[in-house]
Amino acid sequence: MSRVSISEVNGMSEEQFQWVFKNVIELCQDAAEQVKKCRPFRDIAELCTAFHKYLDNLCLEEKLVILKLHPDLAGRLASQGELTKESTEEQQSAGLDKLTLIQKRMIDICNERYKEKFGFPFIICARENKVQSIINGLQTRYNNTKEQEIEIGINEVKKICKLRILDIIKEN
Ligand SMILES: NC(=O)N[C@H]1NC(=O)NC1=O
Repeated sequence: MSRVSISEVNGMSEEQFQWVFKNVIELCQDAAEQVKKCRPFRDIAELCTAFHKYLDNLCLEEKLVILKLHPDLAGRLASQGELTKESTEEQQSAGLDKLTLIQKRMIDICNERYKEKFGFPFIICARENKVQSIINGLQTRYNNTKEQEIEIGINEVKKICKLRILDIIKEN
């Protein structure tokens, strides 16, 4: 899809807007449904802020739902080629499609241990990381409290969301 300008975003029909932004938060179409009502946007920053505010305004239970919508990094869906297009590209950009057997095993074990403790998957903005920083994150963040990890996880979702929006919109 070629990139669109912010004025084109403002002029989209509701259906177009929902279709274009349906996955800027992984598998959460409700975000686009709510954010479309905040138009017009002056620039990309305002549009990003609207999606970020959507996340901030969710209650704790709803934040947990958002976190749980994310696929594991280098997990089963990735091996089966069943990730969303966005997630596939992000995981590739971090090098998660080229893991050594030892790295894969390490990530699998850490992902399972993390999910067992917190009840949702470990989330990190893959495009801002490489394999080693992801493994480090999996190990250090495991020591956090659930409250800390919900906050960090939602912040990572915001970073992922912003980069996905930048892929859609052209700067003037
Ligand atoms: N688990 C997890 O972090 N998943 C995500 N991270 C990212 O950059 N894209 C995703 O799908």
